[in-house]
Amino acid sequence: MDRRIMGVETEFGIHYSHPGTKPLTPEEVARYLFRPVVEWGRSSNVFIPNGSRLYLDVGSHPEYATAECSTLPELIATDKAGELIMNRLVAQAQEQMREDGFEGTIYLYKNNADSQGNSFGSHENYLLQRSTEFRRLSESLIPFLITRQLMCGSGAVIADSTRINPDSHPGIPETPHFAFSHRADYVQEGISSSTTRSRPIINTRDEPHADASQYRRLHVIVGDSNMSETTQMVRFGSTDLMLRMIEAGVPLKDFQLDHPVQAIRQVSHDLTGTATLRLRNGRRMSALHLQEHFLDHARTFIDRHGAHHEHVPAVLELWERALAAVRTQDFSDIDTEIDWAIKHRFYQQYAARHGLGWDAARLAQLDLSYHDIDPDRGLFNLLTRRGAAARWVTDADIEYAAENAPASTRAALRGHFIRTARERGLEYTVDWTHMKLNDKPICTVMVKDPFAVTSDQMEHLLECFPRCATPLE
Ligand SMILES: Nc1ncnc2c1ncn2[C@@H]1O[C@H](COP(=O)(O)OP(=O)(O)OP(=O)(O)O)[C@@H](O)[C@H]1O
Ligand SMILES: [Mg+2]
Repeated sequence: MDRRIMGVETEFGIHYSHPGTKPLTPEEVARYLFRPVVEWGRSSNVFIPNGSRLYLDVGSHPEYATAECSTLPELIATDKAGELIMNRLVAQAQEQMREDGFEGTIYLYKNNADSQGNSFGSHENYLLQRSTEFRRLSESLIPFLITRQLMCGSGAVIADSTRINPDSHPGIPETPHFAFSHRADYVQEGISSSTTRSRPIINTRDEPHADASQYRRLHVIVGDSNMSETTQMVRFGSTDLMLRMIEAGVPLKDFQLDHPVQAIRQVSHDLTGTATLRLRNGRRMSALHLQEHFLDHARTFIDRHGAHHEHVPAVLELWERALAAVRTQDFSDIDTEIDWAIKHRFYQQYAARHGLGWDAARLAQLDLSYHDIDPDRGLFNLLTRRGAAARWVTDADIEYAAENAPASTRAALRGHFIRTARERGLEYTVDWTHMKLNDKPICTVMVKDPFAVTSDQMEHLLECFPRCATPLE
């Protein structure tokens, strides 16, 4: 597969700060947030004109699932567009709340856990050929997913590691420290069909959102929510490269780990990358060693088969630089590009200036603020403005992606359908594979090929319908 369909789902943490003013529960705040969505789409689960999905599940974590993308710039711009869309919703909700006498402030965090210890996710979706044996693929991929935090962890201040049981997870320092990953401590299994109850690394639920005889959708639910565009580039780019190698039959199965859950925590809490992990074949290897192996394989593979897209050299280069930084313990070469290193640099400078240790409440606060998606208030956004965090797409790309679906996938059809139906005042229903006008259910258009960018059936359906007098607002 030369191009791969990819999508990322982000669940946002929500907080309402209301010192001295009337309180609201998180559910009530989420309802305010989604009020314009419900007014627009008559549901809190809608597909929007950029082909993506906005969703408020039971509970209070608003979710944005990007449209299907097939290039890294599309995916990263469409994911970042989710932050823009959420920020617009926050602005509208704040206005409405003020009118209703609620004077507090809404915070939305693109992170992975709240102060009560609930974890929420950043789920990646990758299209696979059904012919690739899924079990073999997952087993080969898991050691990579466990150790890729070295280049794509979002970093975490661990003020109190005593809640992580040292007996079942040896090697985790008891003193306050900085870790690679926020999500790692919440992972409970290697592979499973559950996303929440047992929180695996790969979710096996078989919902391809495509022709099931040809395709499968891989659902990776172990990732940290990244703020940095360059970190996202290396995260999605390197995972896609691993998948290509596994699909091509490169033997990577020998690296299976004895205890995946123990290993992911051990890796997260060891910034040197050198603590050794026990493999199923009895050998021991460090996270750094494993990643260096994977990178070597990827380089050889690309030398032999050629780069399948123009950004492969950038992916390999940042992957290599991140591993070199961990190996030398000199993070200065990646500290504007990799989330954990951007954080680490800033927190260390801050801590030195104020004489703080990793257990300081102020550092925990900064660690939350890093993920605050507000463009003016959020720490990551502030660091970006100062040039301390690198960009990989532009503001214009992100604004464009907030309104327009990726042009290279069937999301373009969905976007066009939604826009046209609304302009013509026609009631419609869509999901990842279907589009229908509610008055004409028998003519439901099904697009099982996620790469399809034209559909005569859809054009025909839209043409058949006369315009209504009033467009849907
Ligand atoms: N065939 C496909 N291959 C890979 N990714 C896909 C495919 N079809 C859709 N996607 C992507 O998968 C994601 C699906 O998001 P959605 O939140 O609906 O996930 P889900 O896991 O099916 O459902 P839920 O979150 O309700 O459990 C989107 O980001 C979308 O772009
Ligand atoms: Mg989802």
